[in-house]
Amino acid sequence: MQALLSNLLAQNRALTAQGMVANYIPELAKVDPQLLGICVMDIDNNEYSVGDYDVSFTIQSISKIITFICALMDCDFDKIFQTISVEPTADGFNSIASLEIKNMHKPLNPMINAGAIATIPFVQGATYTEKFNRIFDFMKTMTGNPALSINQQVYRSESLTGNRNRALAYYMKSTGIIDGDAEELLDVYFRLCSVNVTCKDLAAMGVVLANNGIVPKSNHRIVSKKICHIVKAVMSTCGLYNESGTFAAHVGIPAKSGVGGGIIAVVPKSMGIGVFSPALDDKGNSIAGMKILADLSQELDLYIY
Ligand SMILES: NC(=O)CC[C@H](N)C(=O)O
Repeated sequence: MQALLSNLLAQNRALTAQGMVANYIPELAKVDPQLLGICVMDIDNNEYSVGDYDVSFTIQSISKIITFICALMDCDFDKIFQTISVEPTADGFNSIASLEIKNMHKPLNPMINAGAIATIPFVQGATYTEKFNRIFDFMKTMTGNPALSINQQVYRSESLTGNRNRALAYYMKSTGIIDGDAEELLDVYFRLCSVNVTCKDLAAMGVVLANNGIVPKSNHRIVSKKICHIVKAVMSTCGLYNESGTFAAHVGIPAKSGVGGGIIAVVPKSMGIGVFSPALDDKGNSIAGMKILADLSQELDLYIY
């Protein structure tokens, strides 16, 4: 496995020159596009890491999985699904039009910006600070990494320039999808996107989902099987935004990307994978990351369909 991963990184390294790092968040524009890393953890506690697997990057939209899990743990499923659908989208991850034109103002799914912002209020906590702490603490539990921290530069950069996300939140306030203080809610969203993680952290989260909620290292259940099923299904259909269909066809495993360049992928009952390469395609997905996952899926016959 170690040799296979080394080969896949070498074969796909040239792809890091394609695409662009996310530059709509000024601080992300500074990230080195040549970084490339992967980590695989399986449910038998084997771990394989290659390349820049230990380099930190911001989790960005991959945090949407943790927010969704916390909401599903803390609130009736029905209540959540009355406000946020679980349908794929053909629009970009920060689309405003889809909120107005499609689906009666409901965000299409929790894996795009509008849906993630609307999911946060369902997480337990009397204040937004408490809701943030709940999600951040659970991120630490899922990764098994209590030292996770926020990248303050990226957080400030997102908070200063996140006008598209503000537009989404205020639009949803106007239609009653969210209520309360939109700025406080957005602040939770920006902070969650700015958490520093590595490929190892993503693989550790992924293997918990692969193992249907039981941490392989401790044998402790931290998420119900039912919630793991829902989350993996929504990752499969919505995890790469409006490129989820292509990814399902070519890679065939549940995954979630972020504009920091990370992708978490889950092979049910087998392994969690974290891959990182910051150069993105026009949909906001890591080009080399997707290709390495496609090759790995092909090599090991990982397709779930
Ligand atoms: N696709 C992403 O990773 C988007 C997250 C980013 N923080 C944003 O709100 O735009």
